[in-house]
Amino acid sequence: MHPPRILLGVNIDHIATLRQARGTRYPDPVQAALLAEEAGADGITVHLREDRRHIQPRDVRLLAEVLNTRMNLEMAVTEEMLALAEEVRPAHVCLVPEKREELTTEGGLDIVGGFDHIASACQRLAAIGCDISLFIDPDEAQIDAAKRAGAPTIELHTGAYAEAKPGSAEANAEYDRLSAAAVHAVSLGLVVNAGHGLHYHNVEAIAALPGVNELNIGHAIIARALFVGLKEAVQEMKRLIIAGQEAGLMAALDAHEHEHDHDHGDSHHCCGH
Ligand SMILES: CC(=O)[C@@H](O)[C@H](O)COP(=O)(O)O
Ligand SMILES: NCC(=O)COP(=O)(O)O
Repeated sequence: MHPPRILLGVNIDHIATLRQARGTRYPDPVQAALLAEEAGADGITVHLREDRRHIQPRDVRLLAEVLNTRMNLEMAVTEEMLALAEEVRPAHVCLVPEKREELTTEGGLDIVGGFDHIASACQRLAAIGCDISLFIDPDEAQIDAAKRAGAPTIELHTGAYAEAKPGSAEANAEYDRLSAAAVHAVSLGLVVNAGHGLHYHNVEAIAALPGVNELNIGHAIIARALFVGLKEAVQEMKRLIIAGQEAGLMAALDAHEHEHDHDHGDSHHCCGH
């Protein structure tokens, strides 16, 4: 049976970055969210940062009212943010680490180190009916801790892979880490999302990872939208995700058949020529 299509969550933070650059009312991320939904986005992701550099509380409140799909609110594990989530009740909350001085999110949440704090935040969010995910590095100990903390979903931080030189040993090692992490998380019954730094040239490989449920992508889509429009930018990304998922499924099938032939002593695939 074909697994469900990988979902695309469109992150609209950087529509708000442009608005905040001049303190204008435009471009409105809420308008962008509705356009992205029309283009086929399966959800809308926003990161309400403590320093309010892009998304504002007003955006979060309005999105909660007008979205036709669902909001994925990325937020730090702070009392202020938990109180806002309790007020707005987003469909999905992704807990992320946050530093004021960072250009963008630098690493995953340290669930092992901050276990009690994070587990209690998960309980508060579950109590208001939020679907919760934890944004983490592809690390087995962090995945195990996410499971123990009661989060049904993790989002694997793809930043290290995205930043490595394509085709380099480092990129290959990061890809293997992501792949092993996805397999491990699925074996624990966790839903596996992924994101950060994904763009039109690296997304297919990530969509080919085993068991991925959703990819959250922002910066590259908004950047591409400047040239081709938001609708086309979202649709192009969706097409690449589907192509990547199909390629991953074909590769898994080939590997399975190869293993099967090997088990039955039929080695014509590898030795017949
Ligand atoms: C948590 C994460 O990886 C990103 O979605 C995050 O939102 C990036 O933050 P900026 O959008 O501020 O770069
Ligand atoms: N969680 C990742 C996300 O929402 C988008 O990150 P990026 O594509 O803007 O790097």
